[in-house]
Amino acid sequence: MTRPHLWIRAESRPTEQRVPIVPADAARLIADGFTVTVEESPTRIVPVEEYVEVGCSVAPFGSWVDAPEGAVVVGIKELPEDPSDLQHTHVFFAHAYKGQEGAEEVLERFRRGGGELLDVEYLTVDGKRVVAFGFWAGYVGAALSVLRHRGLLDGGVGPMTREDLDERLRGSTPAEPERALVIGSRGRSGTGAVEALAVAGCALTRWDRADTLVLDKPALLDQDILVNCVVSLGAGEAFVTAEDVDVPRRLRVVGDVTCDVTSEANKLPVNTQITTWDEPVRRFGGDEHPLDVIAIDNLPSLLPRESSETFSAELTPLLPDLADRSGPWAASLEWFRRHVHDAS
Ligand SMILES: NC(=O)c1ccc[n+]([C@@H]2O[C@H](COP(=O)([O-])OP(=O)(O)OC[C@H]3O[C@@H](n4cnc5c(N)ncnc54)[C@H](O)[C@@H]3O)[C@@H](O)[C@H]2O)c1
Repeated sequence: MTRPHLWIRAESRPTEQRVPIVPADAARLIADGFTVTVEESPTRIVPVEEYVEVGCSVAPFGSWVDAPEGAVVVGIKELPEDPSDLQHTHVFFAHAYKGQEGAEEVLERFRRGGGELLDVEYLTVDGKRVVAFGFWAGYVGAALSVLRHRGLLDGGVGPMTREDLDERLRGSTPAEPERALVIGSRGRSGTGAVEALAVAGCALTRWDRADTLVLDKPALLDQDILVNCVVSLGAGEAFVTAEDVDVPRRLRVVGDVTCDVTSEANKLPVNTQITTWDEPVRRFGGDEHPLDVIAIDNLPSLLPRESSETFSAELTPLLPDLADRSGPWAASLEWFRRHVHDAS
């Protein structure tokens, strides 16, 4: 059976420590007949030596541009701006099909070079995404919300380990547990949020779609912490609006994992901007009755090891189908064809 040459490229963002395939999974792929090359990277959470130990070849940073024909270049976030023409097959999150900023230029680079994009976001089975970072987004989003509520998050944040995070959560549980509500609790990020809040010892309420058809706003405002994990189509009442800031309420911290901040689907219209690693919290209302919102849109990068392991565990079993572009690869390829060829 044909096994493509997989080329794990270094990420170009200096803050990105994640990797799409971890050494344990690279070992399985090699045993299954794949050739795996890994680029050197100054930021990756996993040292290159761990890849060498399992039989991967090492290549210099950014050398995917000269990877052999037929090699499949695998990454997570955006490609660097050079080269202008893309000749290889690339697997990563390109964010190129919804008219995002820079999307047309990315597609044009593939058109010019004759390359192929197999966007991870569009790897689906029966219409459902099969590789995603949601769990750890929810986990770290909920954890930061708890730390903020406990007065333990004043400055910026950066990549951390789950062990350290859990230690901070477990070591700060108050005598009377905070009330925490997760909306979208059945989803990937909702599941992660529920787990983090359990580690933190919070008194937990879970709502999913059926529970918000008629929104119980007083119950929502009577929580200490709200973590929003929905995939929203915009229908139904918003969860927290600007008007709610002035209403007497127990709610103090909102963790917006969904981060639909500039979209019409935003269920938390009280806030319309993302927050950042440097300034994770935006405060609404006065200091007497504050409402703190955390809306970081790259949460999984804050837990790079766990995010990489989960991503790799989901991606690796799909790779045998890559050679003939079957299964979820066919679905992703169809998106590419529609946007690159049919549109040109
Ligand atoms: N901030 C980040 O870094 C980050 C990272 C990954 C994902 N996300 C975002 O998080 C969101 C959730 O992603 P996911 O992978 O968990 O999605 P998912 O599809 O696994 O789960 C979404 C859940 O929301 C529920 N839901 C939808 N509308 C609802 C409503 N009105 N009320 C209550 N529940 C509702 C669904 O039933 C489902 O259980 C997405 O918008 C995604 O883009 C953000």
